[in-house]
Amino acid sequence: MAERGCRETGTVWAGHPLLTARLRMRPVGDKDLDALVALLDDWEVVRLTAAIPHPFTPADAKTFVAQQEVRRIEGKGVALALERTTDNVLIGVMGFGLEHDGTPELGYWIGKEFWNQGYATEAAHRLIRHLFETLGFDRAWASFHPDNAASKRVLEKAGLTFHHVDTCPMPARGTSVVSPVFQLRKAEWVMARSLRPTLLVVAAALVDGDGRVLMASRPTGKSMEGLWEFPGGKIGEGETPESALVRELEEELGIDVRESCLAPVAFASHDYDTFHLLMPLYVVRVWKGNPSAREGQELRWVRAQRLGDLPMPPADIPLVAILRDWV
Ligand SMILES: Nc1nc2c([nH]c(=O)n2[C@@H]2O[C@H](COP(=O)(O)OP(=O)(O)OP(=O)(O)O)[C@@H](O)[C@H]2O)c(=O)[nH]1
Repeated sequence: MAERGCRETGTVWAGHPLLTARLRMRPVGDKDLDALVALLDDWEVVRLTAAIPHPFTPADAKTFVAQQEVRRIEGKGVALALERTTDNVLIGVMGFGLEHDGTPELGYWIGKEFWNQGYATEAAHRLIRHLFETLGFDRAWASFHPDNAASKRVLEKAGLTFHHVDTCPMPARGTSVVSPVFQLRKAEWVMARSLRPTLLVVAAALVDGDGRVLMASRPTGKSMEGLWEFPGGKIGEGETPESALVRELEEELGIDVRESCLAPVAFASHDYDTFHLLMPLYVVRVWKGNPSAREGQELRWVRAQRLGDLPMPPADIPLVAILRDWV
């Protein structure tokens, strides 16, 4: 394998959760036992998987979690719980293993009620970035049951392409199957990522006299619905960040803000799957009018110390610590 990223040899986990627009990805643990049984004791979910027993009992869940901990500590692989940020619900598991040939083989399943919502693709994008950028691998691959069209689609959307076919054992089904093997090389991934646009967005932390910050929920039907964000929006052509923010605050909240009342305090620079977000954040303490929700969003005044309790887009999380010091 070529050079590593910032990982110690033998480490498969960097220690902090991986965040996507809607998910938190962290190693499975004992707190997942009940949810694992609830999601996995389902023939439709497991029938095309290789190693998940059916029926799936609490004892199976305990064994699985214990085995995964050993694998992670031994540097052989990791199974990550996919936890939805808005409600901390477990929706599935995705991970990788190095057992086959020392390069990461991806594996995953999603609970049936969470199918067809793009979660697996979202998680796969993030895991692949982790493998290439943080752990320094230069190839990732996956095989899937030839009847598993959904799995194929996820891999394709994550950028993997057909490489060869292989006979894959399915120990839990007592058989083996000739399966397509898809792969992605780091160089291809870097090339595809270089084509994504950088999106310029501007946002405001409105701070009231009690040191509370105004947060807005992303409306139903939009990406990341239900997460709490700073009011603001995209910078239009010919606009400065300041003029765009004054316009957005008028449109979204019906308040009148002077450009001279915008104090730049921080910026977010975050990789989403389809664009890179660059978002300056301004603190605003003076405005005219009462902020009201004009675009179907919910508004909430939140103490700076409590901002971390709200589910937020991953780009916003580093801003919370900065704001705590500022407000
Ligand atoms: N306003 C705002 N946008 C944010 C924050 N954090 C964050 O990731 N974003 C992202 O930045 C983009 C903001 O663009 P926007 O508000 O104009 O667009 P939108 O997705 O609401 O929908 P639209 O394209 O239909 O207007 C969205 O992709 C949004 O998810 C934040 O704190 N405030």
